[in-house]
Amino acid sequence: MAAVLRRGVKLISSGSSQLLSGGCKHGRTSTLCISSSRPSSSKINVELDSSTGIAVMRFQNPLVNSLNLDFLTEICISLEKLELDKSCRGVILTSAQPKIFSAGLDILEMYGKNPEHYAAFWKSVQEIWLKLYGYSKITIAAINGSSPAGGCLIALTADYRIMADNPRYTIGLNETQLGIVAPFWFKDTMLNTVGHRTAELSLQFGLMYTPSDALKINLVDLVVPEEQVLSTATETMTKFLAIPGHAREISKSMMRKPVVDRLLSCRDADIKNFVSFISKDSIQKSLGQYLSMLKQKKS
Ligand SMILES: CCCCC/C=C/C(=O)SCCNC(=O)CCNC(=O)[C@H](O)C(C)(C)COP(=O)(O)OP(=O)(O)OC[C@H]1O[C@@H](n2cnc3c(N)ncnc32)[C@H](O)[C@@H]1OP(=O)(O)O
Repeated sequence: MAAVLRRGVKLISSGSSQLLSGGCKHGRTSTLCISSSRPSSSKINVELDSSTGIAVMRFQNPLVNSLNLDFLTEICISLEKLELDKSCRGVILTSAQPKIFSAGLDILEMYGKNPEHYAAFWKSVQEIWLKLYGYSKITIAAINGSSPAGGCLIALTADYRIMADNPRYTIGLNETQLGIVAPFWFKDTMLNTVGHRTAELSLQFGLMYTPSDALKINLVDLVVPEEQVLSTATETMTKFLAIPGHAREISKSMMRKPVVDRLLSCRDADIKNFVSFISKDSIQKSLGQYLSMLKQKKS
């Protein structure tokens, strides 16, 4: 299979550490040709346009981009590569799955498993948050579908959020609806975005917001027609890129470092806390009921 991308665009596969480049001619157009030996199982697709420095990372973990351990690891590796790549200046996070940005943490990773598994899973959730919230480069979430809980968290880590104007899509930290509790760093990320009172109500009720309501509380920065989400994200990225990089980066770090440091200072305790909480019979029962409810919804 050969993938043909426009000039200057690199296709990066996280699966086997391949960074493919090199040009070839198709008629009069010069394009980048990739004879792909990429693993077809890759759960993300990254295109880096070296002429603009903008990378687009598309989540493609069927059906609903639920964040399981493998997927989280793959996202983390790709983000690390892009952070080290000098030709990359900013990353747009979006979904290749229809109607869903991300369904949040994969509930099956938190249900019916052993403590070692829960610990490894939670470490990877911490890892992605630390990577994204402390990311030196610009990140923009192009939210082209629903984004509950962990999906909302991923979007919240971005420097800017643009959501598709579709009232069927919702976003929010709905953990309490599942009978579980968003940890303090989820809470802090929400708090730093929407403010104390809104975060308090939002977390207690586990509220999910339509795009227009999310805009009202500043959970997202912009709502645009669905087909314009990616182009608007690219335009917005260009505005960010016009700011002197070091000044923007230090400002971002100044706002976020205290929150990042707070988790860094107690990672192991946070993992222990998660494992003990999620292993409780009552919590397992709540998750089991929620999973059954998701299945029943279909029939
Ligand atoms: C104690 C510490 C706290 C930890 C913090 C937790 C954070 C989290 O992220 S918890 C996860 C919260 N996520 C949700 O509540 C989302 C639940 N899902 C939905 O609301 C919907 O599925 C949807 C809006 C994301 C998509 O709706 P729809 O397009 O109608 O698709 P289906 O509901 O039919 O789902 C398809 C398929 O996927 C399964 N599924 C959905 N979400 C998850 C998930 N988060 N984890 C695992 N599996 C999920 C769903 O059960 C269906 O499965 P099948 O029936 O086997 O096809």
